[in-house]
Amino acid sequence: MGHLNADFDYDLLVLGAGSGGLAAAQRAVQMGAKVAIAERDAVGGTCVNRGCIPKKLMVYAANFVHQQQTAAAYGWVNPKGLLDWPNLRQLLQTRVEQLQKAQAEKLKKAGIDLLRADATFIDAHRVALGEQIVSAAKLIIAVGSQPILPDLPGIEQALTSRQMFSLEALPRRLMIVGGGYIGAEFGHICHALGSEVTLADSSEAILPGFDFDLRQRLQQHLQQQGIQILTETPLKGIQSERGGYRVQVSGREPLVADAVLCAVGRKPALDGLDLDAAGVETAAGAIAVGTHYQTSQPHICAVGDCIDRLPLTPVAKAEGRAAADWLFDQLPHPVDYDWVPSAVFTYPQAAAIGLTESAARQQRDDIRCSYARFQPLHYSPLESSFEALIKVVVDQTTERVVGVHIVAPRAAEMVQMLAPALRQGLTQAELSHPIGIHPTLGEELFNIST
Ligand SMILES: Cc1cc2nc3c(=O)[nH]c(=O)nc-3n(C[C@H](O)[C@H](O)[C@H](O)COP(=O)(O)OP(=O)(O)OC[C@H]3O[C@@H](n4cnc5c(N)ncnc54)[C@H](O)[C@@H]3O)c2cc1C
Ligand SMILES: NC(=O)c1ccc[n+]([C@@H]2O[C@H](COP(=O)([O-])OP(=O)(O)OC[C@H]3O[C@@H](n4cnc5c(N)ncnc54)[C@H](O)[C@@H]3O)[C@@H](O)[C@H]2O)c1
Repeated sequence: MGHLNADFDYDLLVLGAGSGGLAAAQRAVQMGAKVAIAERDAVGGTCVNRGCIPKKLMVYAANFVHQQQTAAAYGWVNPKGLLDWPNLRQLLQTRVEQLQKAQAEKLKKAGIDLLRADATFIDAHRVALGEQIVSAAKLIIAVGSQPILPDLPGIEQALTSRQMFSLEALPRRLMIVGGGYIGAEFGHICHALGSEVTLADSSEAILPGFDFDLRQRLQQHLQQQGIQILTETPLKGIQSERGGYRVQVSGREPLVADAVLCAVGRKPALDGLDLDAAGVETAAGAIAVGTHYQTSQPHICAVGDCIDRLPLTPVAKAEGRAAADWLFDQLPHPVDYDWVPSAVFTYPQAAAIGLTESAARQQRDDIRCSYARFQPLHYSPLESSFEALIKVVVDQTTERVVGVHIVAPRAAEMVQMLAPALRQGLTQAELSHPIGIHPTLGEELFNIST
């Protein structure tokens, strides 16, 4: 492997072997750099070990329950089975270990040194990794984020998403504080698998930041399924009592639960890094970066959750590659944040791309919204109604579609396939041109009229 700068141990030292760090290291190696990556925990970071992957496996497990419920309407007799929780937990662990191994092998094959230790800056080119001191010409900080635990009495008794993958047993009564991505997804998972779930959010509806129609539609679905949702209900404190907890929230009687999950957001994991020693500046608790992810030290970049722009795995990967391109080739590849699709893996899913109606109205006066509200064929045999929602936000001056918001099964797949066309300036008329596949959910996108 080439070595560009002999004054240092490495051309590039990456801090954190998560989504952003791994992508950055691989890209730098492709450009001939000698690269090491420091990791204090498991290779793969949050996504592989305690985020997207084990969470999605749990979502798959939970979704069987909804299929069983529908199966009865299709004539299946006794479709209901029992979940073996330890079996599911074992599946998560096995799959995660396989992925960790695969990632470590990939690093080895690429000639990237994996240094297993907690990293602390000594100065702008040197990092202490336990007993070892490693120097590098350039660095990329990709240390990710950690859950926010508000400063409230008894908060230390709350679980965070990290523990949700290895619970001894599913709690009978689960209280979730925070109805963002994590609260909504674990609410769906645990309710489907058998817990009584109460979800309290300080906002006026779950999923702040998403379009209001999407938020309301998904909230109604979750409530219909039996999840109790309390809005405008911030947490005040947690008290333990007789093997369970009394959860104090604003304006209501305390709630009783066997476990409390705190999911009120995440913050950059910067403790112990000693950024001051490297002269790397922060702003509002995150590492401050410029267009090319360069920090206040031009040879040090930062990417992913620790810069707190858009904390999603594909974004961290794209930022990691862009930072490596910039550091080694001065290639400007900043991420286009305007068209990043995102999804909440509940049942049904909620997914969105582009502007919400309210964000679009803040930018422009003439905004039009078109809607499709429909019962997917799959649910037609059910007695209870099931309404999916597609909302398209259009700039009337240009007729361009500026946002799409969907609550439906497989909404995530539908939304992300729109990204290339939306980036090219798709108009609403063009969206209704294609002939769809019948009968599918996706064809509804092409049937929306103005
Ligand atoms: C429960 C949950 C579910 C999620 N689901 C999704 C999803 O479905 N889709 C999606 O796109 N995103 C999802 N996310 C978000 C996604 O996981 C993150 O945005 C992504 O992992 C960020 O990547 P990163 O490289 O910035 O950080 P991370 O993946 O967190 O990696 C940072 C790494 O740095 C290491 N580290 C930290 N400090 C140090 C140090 N001082 N020395 C050495 N190593 C250090 C950490 O151990 C970690 O391995 C989810 C997150 C959570 C918590
Ligand atoms: N499917 C996915 O892509 C996915 C899944 C999980 C996590 N993530 C990423 O992880 C990040 C963190 O997720 P998260 O769910 O922790 O944060 P979030 O920002 O999505 O949601 C936090 C929620 O907590 C509420 N809240 C804040 N303080 C509160 C209080 N004191 N009492 C009650 N409610 C309170 C907020 O109103 C909000 O609804 C997300 O922003 C997302 O980028 C993505």
